[in-house]
Amino acid sequence: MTIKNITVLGSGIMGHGIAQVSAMSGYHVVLRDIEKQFLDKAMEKIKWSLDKMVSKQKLTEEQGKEIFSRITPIVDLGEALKDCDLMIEVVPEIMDLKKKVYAEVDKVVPQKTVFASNTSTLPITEIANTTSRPERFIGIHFFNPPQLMKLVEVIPGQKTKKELVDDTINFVKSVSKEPVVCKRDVPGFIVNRLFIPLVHEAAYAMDRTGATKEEIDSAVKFILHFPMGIFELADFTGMDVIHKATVEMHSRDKKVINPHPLIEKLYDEKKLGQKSGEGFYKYSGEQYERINLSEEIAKKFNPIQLLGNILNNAAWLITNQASDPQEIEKALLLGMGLKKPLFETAKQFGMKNIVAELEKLAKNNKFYEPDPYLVSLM
Ligand SMILES: CC(=O)CC(=O)SCCNC(=O)CCNC(=O)[C@H](O)C(C)(C)COP(=O)(O)OP(=O)(O)OC[C@H]1O[C@@H](n2cnc3c(N)ncnc32)[C@H](O)[C@@H]1OP(=O)(O)O
Ligand SMILES: NC(=O)C1=CN([C@@H]2O[C@H](COP(=O)(O)OP(=O)(O)OC[C@H]3O[C@@H](n4cnc5c(N)ncnc54)[C@H](OP(=O)(O)O)[C@@H]3O)[C@@H](O)[C@H]2O)C=CC1
Repeated sequence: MTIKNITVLGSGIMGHGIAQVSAMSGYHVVLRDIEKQFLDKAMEKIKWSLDKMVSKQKLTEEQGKEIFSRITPIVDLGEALKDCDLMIEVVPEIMDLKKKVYAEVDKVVPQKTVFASNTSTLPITEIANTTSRPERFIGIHFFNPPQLMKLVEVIPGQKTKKELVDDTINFVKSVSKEPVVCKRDVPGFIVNRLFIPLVHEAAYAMDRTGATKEEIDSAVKFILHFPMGIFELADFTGMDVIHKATVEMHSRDKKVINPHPLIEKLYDEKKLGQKSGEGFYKYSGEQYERINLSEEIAKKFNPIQLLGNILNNAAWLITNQASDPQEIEKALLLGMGLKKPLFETAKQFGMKNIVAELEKLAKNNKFYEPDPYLVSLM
């Protein structure tokens, strides 16, 4: 695959960032959305991000302008795809919508175009099979914010050609990211299999312990060494993405936790997080905003059960996705920016203590039963 021209379909949280990252590596990018107002907003966000990089001397002003000029916003689908080598689809996480978009694309897309989806959790094979080219279809999963996160998961579908997997790895490297190839197309791939359930686990932990969201978030940040609290990260991701991804994953695999009612409520009330001004927390604007968390209040919540749940899901991945532990570690460090390897944190807590906590939870709910792989590490 020779890539010069990339079309990004969808200009929201992820689409604008993927367009920017591609343009920063010299590709010509068309950014497509269904209305001009969304494209205007996306181009504003790209400008904000490039200005930030200029102010930090990661780019010169001239480079910033040049990158911006390589991105062309277009609403008309045929026009947007006219000379496209690689199409990256970044529309909302709704299977029917994605299929509808691919059906429209198939009517106007050139024969040479390769299809890639940035889906968080949906099966690549199922989407690919609805298109004209399942053998030239692949998952390319960036992390939020794509401008800063180093990881990209590469997910081949059942019919994806081997050469396309190699070409995709090269493409990911060409945009200065680190690829991890998911061996099986399981719900949530690698990182989301750990991250999405954790948001619900944290909400269930509030119910069980009476801890506040600030206490849990501070513990996640200062004791488990995540760069953001877990509720803060859910707000940053968007409650629509969290909710839809969980429902999709849970419907395909009952080992994924039941969605927590609070997350369903926030979603129903359109409290989607940072992008709508309120989620778990309130925000003053749409631009990047952080929550004040403190080492002091972190001491009020012991995150051992949360840690146990991430490890239990990691163990599931090792068995069912055929991931090896180093790959999972790499995915967490580069995809979620962990400041310290999770398995090192686990050693400090002690695997025996962690398994004992899961067994305690499992007395009331079999869902928490420790995975045999985890037990074997004791
Ligand atoms: C749902 C899915 O399918 C998959 C997913 O995406 S799962 C979620 C994956 N992502 C994560 O887990 C994100 C976790 N968070 C992080 O890694 C880090 O908090 C972060 C990289 C976002 C920020 O880094 P940080 O060390 O915490 O520092 P912070 O001070 O907040 O930000 C660093 C700077 O980057 C800037 N920045 C933020 N977003 C930016 C962007 N898009 N472009 C350019 N600069 C940006 C900030 O404004 C800040 O600048 P100042 O220093 O001038 O204030
Ligand atoms: N948010 C995150 O942290 C991450 C999300 N993802 C995945 O990326 C995808 C997009 O998520 P995200 O960026 O958060 O979502 P957003 O809602 O922020 O963006 C989606 C954009 O696509 C637009 N859109 C809807 N239909 C079409 C269409 N037919 N053609 C082109 N654009 C369309 C939407 O417009 P409108 O607003 O009108 O609907 C919106 O602007 C999802 O699959 C998600 O799971 C992956 C990694 C991280």
